[in-house]
Amino acid sequence: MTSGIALRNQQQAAPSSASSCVKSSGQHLRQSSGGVEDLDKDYAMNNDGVLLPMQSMSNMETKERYGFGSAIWPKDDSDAGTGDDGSGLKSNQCMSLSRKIDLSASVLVPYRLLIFFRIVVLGIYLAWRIKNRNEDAVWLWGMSVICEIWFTFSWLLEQLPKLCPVKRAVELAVLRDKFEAPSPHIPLGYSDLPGIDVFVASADPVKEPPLIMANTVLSILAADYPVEKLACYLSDDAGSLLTFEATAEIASFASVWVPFCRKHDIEPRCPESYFNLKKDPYRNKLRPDFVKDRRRVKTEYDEFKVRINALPDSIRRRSDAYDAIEERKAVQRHRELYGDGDELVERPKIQRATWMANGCHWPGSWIHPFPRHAHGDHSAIIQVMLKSEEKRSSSLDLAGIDIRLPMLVYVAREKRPGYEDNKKAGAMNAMLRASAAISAGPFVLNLDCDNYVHNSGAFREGMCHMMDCGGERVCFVQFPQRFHGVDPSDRYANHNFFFDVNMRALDGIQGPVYLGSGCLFRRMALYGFDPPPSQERHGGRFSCCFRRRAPAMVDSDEERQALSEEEQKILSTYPKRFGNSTSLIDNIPIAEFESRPLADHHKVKYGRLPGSLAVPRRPVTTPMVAEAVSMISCSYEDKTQWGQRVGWVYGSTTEDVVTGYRMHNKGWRSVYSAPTGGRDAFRSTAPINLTDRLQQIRRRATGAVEFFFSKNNAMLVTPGMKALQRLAYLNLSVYPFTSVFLTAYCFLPALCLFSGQFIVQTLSVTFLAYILILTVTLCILAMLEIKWSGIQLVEWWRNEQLWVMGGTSVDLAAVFQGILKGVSGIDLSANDTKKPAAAKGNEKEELDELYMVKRTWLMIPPITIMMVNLVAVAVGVSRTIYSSSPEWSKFLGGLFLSFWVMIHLYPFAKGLVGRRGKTPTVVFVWSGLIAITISLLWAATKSPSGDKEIGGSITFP
Ligand SMILES: O=c1ccn([C@@H]2O[C@H](COP(=O)(O)OP(=O)(O)O[C@H]3O[C@H](CO)[C@@H](O)[C@H](O)[C@H]3O)[C@@H](O)[C@H]2O)c(=O)[nH]1
Ligand SMILES: [Mn+2]
Repeated sequence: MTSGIALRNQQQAAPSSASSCVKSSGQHLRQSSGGVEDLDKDYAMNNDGVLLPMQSMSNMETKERYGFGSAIWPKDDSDAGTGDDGSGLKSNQCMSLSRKIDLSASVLVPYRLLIFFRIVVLGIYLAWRIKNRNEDAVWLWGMSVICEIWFTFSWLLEQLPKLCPVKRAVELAVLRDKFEAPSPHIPLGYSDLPGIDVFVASADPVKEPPLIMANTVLSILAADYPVEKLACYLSDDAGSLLTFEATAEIASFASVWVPFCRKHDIEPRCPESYFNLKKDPYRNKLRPDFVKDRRRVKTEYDEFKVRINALPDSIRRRSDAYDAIEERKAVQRHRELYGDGDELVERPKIQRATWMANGCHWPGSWIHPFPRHAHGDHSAIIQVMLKSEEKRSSSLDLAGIDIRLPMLVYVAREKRPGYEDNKKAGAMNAMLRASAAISAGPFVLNLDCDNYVHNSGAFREGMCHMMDCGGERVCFVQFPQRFHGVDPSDRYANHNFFFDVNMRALDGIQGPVYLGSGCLFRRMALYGFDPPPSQERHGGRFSCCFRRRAPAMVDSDEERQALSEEEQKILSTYPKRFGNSTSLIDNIPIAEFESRPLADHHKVKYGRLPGSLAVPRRPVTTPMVAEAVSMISCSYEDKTQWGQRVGWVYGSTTEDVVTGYRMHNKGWRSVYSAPTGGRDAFRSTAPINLTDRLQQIRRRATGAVEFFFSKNNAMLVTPGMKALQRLAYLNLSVYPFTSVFLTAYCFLPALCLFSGQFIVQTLSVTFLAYILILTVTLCILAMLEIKWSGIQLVEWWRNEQLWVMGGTSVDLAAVFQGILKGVSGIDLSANDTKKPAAAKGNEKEELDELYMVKRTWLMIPPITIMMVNLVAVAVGVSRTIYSSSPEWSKFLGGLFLSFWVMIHLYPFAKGLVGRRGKTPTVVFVWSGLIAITISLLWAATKSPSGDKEIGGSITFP
């Protein structure tokens, strides 16, 4: 296996035009150890003194080891053996690792009552509206009633799942005590916590600058979790040498950064955010050498940044130099064959390749694309950059500090034309398989490349929920997505509303939905297994998997034969589901066992014995990596259920919601982990300008519409899912349709003002009373929501505004796009969200971007709405002034509705104009003036002929 892959690598390293000479030089170089410098000497002997650039660039490059893997195989690999031990129970521990915090009844009871009250009022109101037609303007009446019915329906979908919100707290001390305190089962220095594999997805080093990714990975490596239980996988979908070398740089800087964080309790452990903290870094730092260490680490970090940022350049220069050598060699061969000198008719052409520092061809994609070395067409690469518990020396004084580093693995899955790569979901599944062969953590945490660990204790927090009593039925723990670099007024509602209100509410039913990042999974749930049967229910479809004895006992063949027939049958279906990797399949029962909570309480039905995981990690060997490489090939998933019933689900713009939905549908529950007052677990860069934010909303909305039209429609669920959860998922898939009605409704006030009519015939007391009650109840509900969730009023308001802004633009687009895809299969998929180019910290540039507007046709509907409303107001004003019998009530009604539309869309106008352009006020004044002129002209042509008589009495309140 090993040699097979190494061989393949060498073959691929040789482009056909220069294959023979590359092969020989490649082999030659691989024997010499020192890389660039050796090569330099080498060729100084052959061609006299030609290779000048090499010396100058070598000091910019990493001199670190690359680790080992399919890009470079090292020679040495030995080590053996894990022990197995430990059984018995800790006697007195049955303490909870997490608890629910009761929300105060003085908020919840009125909240629920008010919801029911409003439902009743809405019912009566709609009945009244339908009964009392506006005979003067039936079309206005009809339009508004249809919209109002839909709004009621969507409000119900949104509101009902919020009936039982929940808050949680975790007991980190209890976790430490249960899993790490030395005891007869847990030897000193060992931890009984299960392993976590962290997956970081990155797609493109241009859109997602390596420095951002580097910060994310560093924050993971420095997280507070047992080193031997933590592994970080970085998926590079571009297969680019840039990301690869950046990973090597990360591995080397980690030897300084991680021990520094441990020594001085640094928080956050993402270097860029740490060094940009506004508060005094020296507060609460007790160790006398902190100042010195900090200064030193800061210098090293700055150098690290320079190295990372110089990588594109140094790779290019290095590749050019190597290409020059190749060319020279080719010329020389040419000379040898065809004689010397001037009559050299045709200089042999050399394909420009991309070279690693040690003089090998990069097996991934090349700067100058070449067949089998291009974006979307390259081989699989796995490189273990840091072996588990690797120790590297550093310049700090680290006496008494744990300097071991967690495992770090670079993964680039194979990509070939003709194979669908399934974007992020595909990358995640590749990592899920590769990790099964290497570190095989029973838990998996996934992060986008820009989501860094902001609270080093977050992994432990997640584990508290997983290891708690009842935790065996938790499929994932979703952490909130918080942002850094949000503009101070949070204009585009990046903050908190969805997370702190909707997700907390779902947590009280069956659990929050999965949102793509910052989520700790149970590997078994990702593999598509059912949850272990709860107390009441009996025997899930794969429940035998959970009754299986501890994995150590099934190891021998006799034991395997002793498995029941039913179990044998299920085992035989595994290759069809998971593919032909034996290590993945063999790992399933182990992963299941390792993810169990401790059996230290009679309520824990599927527990494991304390101490059974307090063993060293099995060492990573070459065959393990080789198997992992074979598992990330394009064809591995053929005729398996990956992307269907196993792993992240394919075929959706928002793979995340669907993936979580499948799990909830099987009866798993999930947990939302955002302890109040605690640090945010993860943070990321927010799309800070209007256009990017809207694109993000559009992507979600498109996914939602697809979700609605797919076979995963929430109306088709199985009994595994609870009723309110079902409603919540239905809401998540139908909410974009609201945009159609919302847009219509936004034009209503203008239509009213133009026509001099209103949605009701008369502004009767009854109508006003209904409106008043409905508005007031909505406001009180919002207040109560703010109360129980802890968000701020302004966040609620921004969210309302964004609802209208998104609803009239991107959601609308998404509905059409989704329907188009559903009906005709044409896919106009939105692109990936752009990351702020100013890698964290550059405030000025960030602000520039905040006001940057990319004009797209999506902007047209809201602009039209605003313009039409402005003109309509002016028309309404002049009509009322010029009229002999002005209809004030209808005018005021229209004016009020118009005002409602305008204040919701105001940030949109502001975002369009930008602070650096003219101020929005100026624009508003101008548009106002234009509107008034138009309407005066209109009125001048209209008024002499007299007013139309309009029937019906108007009662003015
Ligand atoms: O072919 C691809 C495309 C994307 N990604 C990664 O996927 C992540 C998310 O992509 P991004 O373009 O940043 O999308 P966002 O709109 O920011 O993502 C939101 O929406 C996605 C789709 O629902 C979720 O998966 C994300 O977690 C969520 O943050 C990033 O780390 C990418 O590097 C890949 O690895 N391979
Ligand atoms: Mn993102």
